[in-house]
Amino acid sequence: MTNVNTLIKGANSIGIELGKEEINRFIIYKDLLKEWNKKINITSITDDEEIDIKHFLDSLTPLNFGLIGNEAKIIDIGTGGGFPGIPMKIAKKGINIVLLDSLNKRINFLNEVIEKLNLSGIMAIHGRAEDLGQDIKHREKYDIAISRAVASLNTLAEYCLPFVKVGGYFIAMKGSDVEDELLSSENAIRILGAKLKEKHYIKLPLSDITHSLLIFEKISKTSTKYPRSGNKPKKKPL
Ligand SMILES: C[S@@+](CC[C@H](N)C(=O)[O-])C[C@H]1O[C@@H](n2cnc3c(N)ncnc32)[C@H](O)[C@@H]1O
Repeated sequence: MTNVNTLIKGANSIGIELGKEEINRFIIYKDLLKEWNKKINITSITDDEEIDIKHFLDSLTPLNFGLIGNEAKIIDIGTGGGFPGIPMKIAKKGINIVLLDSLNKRINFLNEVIEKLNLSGIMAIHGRAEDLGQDIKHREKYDIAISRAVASLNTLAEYCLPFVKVGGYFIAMKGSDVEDELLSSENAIRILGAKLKEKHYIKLPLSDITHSLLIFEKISKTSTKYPRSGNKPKKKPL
């Protein structure tokens, strides 16, 4: 029998109640994650409780700040094994979410998860943020662009902010030590048309790990010069 106490208790402690359907989906997701992880590299975290805390509960923390409406349109940049996008979608069914990753094997995994969990209003796309951010179908079309563990903040801002509508948010899920990164990304955030709205430090439920959530509001359109192509956001951050 799968032990779901950590997940249920942890979610409760961040104000999220998971019902039977949601719990079942998390169980299937975890099984698929462990099975596929034997064939392709998805995550170094394989212990059940660690998956619950460091992947599932961590991914749910952005739901706790009243920023994500019931039908919000969200893009998860560099989603990897689906974090934070899939747990967010499981817990908040009405949101529409695009999962973007540049590694096709991970997209194949995500498509199987979407099918086996019988989720709708979610799509996995194979591509690079620098390319999709210039695509008219995606550019400035999202209420929220979110990302965890993908790049330093100045690079990440150039990956994410072109997707966000004016009035929407870019949410960066970061570690506890963010002050230097924040300072060195002030220029990028301003050039790309945003400003820091909120900074939250979050102690992950049932652990002593602290993470941060940086929330940037898009206040003006991003110049079509950005995102730059050819790996420039990473090699030469703004
Ligand atoms: C360390 S993993 C993090 C995955 C997931 N967000 C998590 O927190 O577990 C970084 C992911 O970002 C993807 N990635 C890196 N650069 C990217 C880019 N420019 N566009 C799209 N995906 C990218 C990689 O393929 C990888 O799956």
